[in-house]
Amino acid sequence: MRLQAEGLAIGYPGGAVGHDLALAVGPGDILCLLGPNGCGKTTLLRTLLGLLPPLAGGVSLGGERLERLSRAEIARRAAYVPQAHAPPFPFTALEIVLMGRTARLPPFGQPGRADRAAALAALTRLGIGDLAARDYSQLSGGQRQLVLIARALAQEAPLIVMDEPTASLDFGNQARVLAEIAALAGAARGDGRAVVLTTHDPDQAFALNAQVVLMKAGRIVARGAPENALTSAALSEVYGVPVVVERTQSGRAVCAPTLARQSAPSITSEALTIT
Ligand SMILES: Nc1ncnc2c1ncn2[C@@H]1O[C@H](COP(=O)(O)OP(=O)(O)OP(=O)(O)O)[C@@H](O)[C@H]1O
Repeated sequence: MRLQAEGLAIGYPGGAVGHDLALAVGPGDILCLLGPNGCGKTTLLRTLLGLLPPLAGGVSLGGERLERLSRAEIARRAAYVPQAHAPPFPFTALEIVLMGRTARLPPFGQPGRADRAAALAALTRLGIGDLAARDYSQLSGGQRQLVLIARALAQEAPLIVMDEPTASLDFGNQARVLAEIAALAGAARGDGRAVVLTTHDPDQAFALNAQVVLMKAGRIVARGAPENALTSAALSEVYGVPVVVERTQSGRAVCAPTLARQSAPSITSEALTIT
């Protein structure tokens, strides 16, 4: 499923958040969106999914303009993993995952045995099958995040859009979810799903060998392979702190801010002397 956006301006009735945005992903591609807090990543994802209307330009999904597609048709083509939140009603984790099957049912259809099996399989695949009967609103932030990822897996859509999918996950679950993303894209076979994700960790773009779109203040400032887009200069400029990009012995790239020591105390000892 190909997702394409051109000349996109994004934002809210109160004002624009981003301009001149263009991107494209297809089967087997992983696109990693990076940029500082508030630069417009979530707003862009929501616009790409038709949850927010573009202020200019357009988005096409599978060759058709988004505004021509019904919500159900968009849901058959694209699954969304939003940042984890607690809903007002006490659904079980399994019920939340079953919601991912809704777009696949006929109008007014109820999920059947196959849908429950698919939902349970998605929970099990993420190592949280034991949470199926638990109240979603009482789960931890990381557990909720995994349930939302399971919902997207159960949806079986060819495009998966994930907003900070690893943000509240522990070290092991971060690695597990990244491996899942790589498997979904099936990069080696080239016949996988298309994945778009946001992250605050540039190392993940290297680990996934993803295409990168680096944003600052609503504009794209670098794009391409991580080696080209995520240079020390680009990361330092965008995040406003000195960043070094180094290779470990195994060849893995690691991006780290340099924690410069404060050069001089701002209050001298004389100033503190009581006279
Ligand atoms: N519903 C809204 N109405 C008006 N402005 C909004 C709304 N949601 C977000 N914004 C503003 O749009 C800008 C971009 O926000 P957005 O959530 O897209 O950033 P982000 O890059 O995803 O940030 P973060 O990394 O902190 O999640 C911010 O200035 C934010 O205050």
